[in-house]
Amino acid sequence: MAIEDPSIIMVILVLLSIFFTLIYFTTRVHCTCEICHAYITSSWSIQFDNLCDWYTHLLKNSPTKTIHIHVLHNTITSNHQSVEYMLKTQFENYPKGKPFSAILGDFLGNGIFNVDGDSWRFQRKMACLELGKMSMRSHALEVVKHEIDRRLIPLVSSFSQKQNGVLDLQDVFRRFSFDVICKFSFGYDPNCLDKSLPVSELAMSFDLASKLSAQRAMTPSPLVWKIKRILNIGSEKRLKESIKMVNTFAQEVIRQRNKLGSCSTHEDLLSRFMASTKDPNYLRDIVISFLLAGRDTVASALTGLFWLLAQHPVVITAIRAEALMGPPNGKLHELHYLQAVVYEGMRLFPPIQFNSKFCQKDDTFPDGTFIKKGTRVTYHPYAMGRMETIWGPDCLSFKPERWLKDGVFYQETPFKYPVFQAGHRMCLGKEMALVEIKSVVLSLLQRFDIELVVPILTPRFSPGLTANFTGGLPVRVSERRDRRDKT
Ligand code: HEM
Repeated sequence: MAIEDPSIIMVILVLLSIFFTLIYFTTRVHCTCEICHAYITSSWSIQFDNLCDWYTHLLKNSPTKTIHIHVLHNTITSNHQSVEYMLKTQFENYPKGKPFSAILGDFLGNGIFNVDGDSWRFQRKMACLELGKMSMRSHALEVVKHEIDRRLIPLVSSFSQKQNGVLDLQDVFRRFSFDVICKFSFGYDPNCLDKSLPVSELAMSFDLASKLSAQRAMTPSPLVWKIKRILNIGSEKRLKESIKMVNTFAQEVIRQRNKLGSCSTHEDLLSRFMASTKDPNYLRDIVISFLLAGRDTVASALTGLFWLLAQHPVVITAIRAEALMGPPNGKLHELHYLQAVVYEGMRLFPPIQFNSKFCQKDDTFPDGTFIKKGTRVTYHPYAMGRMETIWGPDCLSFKPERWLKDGVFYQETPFKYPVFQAGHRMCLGKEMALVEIKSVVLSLLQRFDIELVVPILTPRFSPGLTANFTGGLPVRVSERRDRRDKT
């Protein structure tokens, strides 16, 4: 039901704003400590470009590498022992919790990303089983290869031929990863990376639904968005509409597949899950969770990495040299330097900069921090990638060599590098993501020289579930001379 009369809406809004102002001032702004004051007044922004940079500064200076922001009821840690404690040792005490699932519930339903307990365990088991299959891996590889050869390379090439052609690489990577994850999850091709750079209604609705869901977390109290949802006004009205669009699309794909029945020879995730259930809601939820998990993360990793590569031509030369001397195409896992570059890129620019859980019972972290029941507890991969205590005095430098021992890739414990999370709920798409990222990096660097249009000294991030460069990553591309000579 929607309230249409503008005067009634106005009265309700005025009453609500008085109510929430009272709640805000009585429950939150009572802390006058230096950190809370800086947070409330945003005075941190005088010295730091991004909130995550300020948190990094605070965490670096904390003897325990854990801090508590009183006004947010949020304990934030960059202590790897505490990260291991919450993600593995005491996993059951730190679920995603009701506040998180309420925020994303309308969009993600009961998909794997948004549930705890038995429902999560069941979906995880099923997804692990399917994703572990050889046929699924080769299907993923095929989808990625097709998207690179048929769309990414032709698109970038067409820009290299334009005089002063400026390409926003972040936008290109978002289109690329949306096509890939849709084909992989649904078997549907939105063709976002076509040379005409089309506007996809599905991609737009999906983006809007993720953005508006994330914005719920920023309201002073969950009551604000919950009441707006009941009244069906403002951002909640738009959220409802965008979710409806995504749902209509998902339901149509599921309906079509059901019609095909057992004759279907599709390799995508949806078809795999349909073998075990026909429940359209369950199928919709799990597939939407995968879309969210696998879309922006990959694009974000690529954007951060290409920004770093633009400042480190020596690393580009080394990637090209390894590919030239290394095994023939298709054996990505044997390119150890490339793997090190990708890990190093995400150390400095993790796509998910922080991730929160909610404490169930009073507890104490290994670093001595007391965690009260109901506290939001956040581990912070962005800050962790910048900790001298973990990576040494050169922690701010982009040095892929730190991941190599005698030329062979060596992986740090995931609790020091929780970019894909760690412990029992570690990312299920890690291998697929690595294949995607490495394939794109190699294909682009082998064919093109890429330079930033304007030097970005320190990236600024836009608010959202994943890290996004504000203003994108505008570049100029040119086809490499030695490649042109060969063709
Ligand atoms: C660079 C790319 C990626 C990064 C950095 C990344 C990172 C993460 C992180 C931090 C989580 C934990 C989120 C949470 O519990 O709140 C996660 C979970 C997950 N990821 Fe990824 N991810 C990436 C790509 C992918 C891709 C391509 C897929 C799908 C093919 C995927 C599927 C999933 C799923 C299904 C989960 C939920 C696991 C669970 O709750 O048990 N991810 N990922």
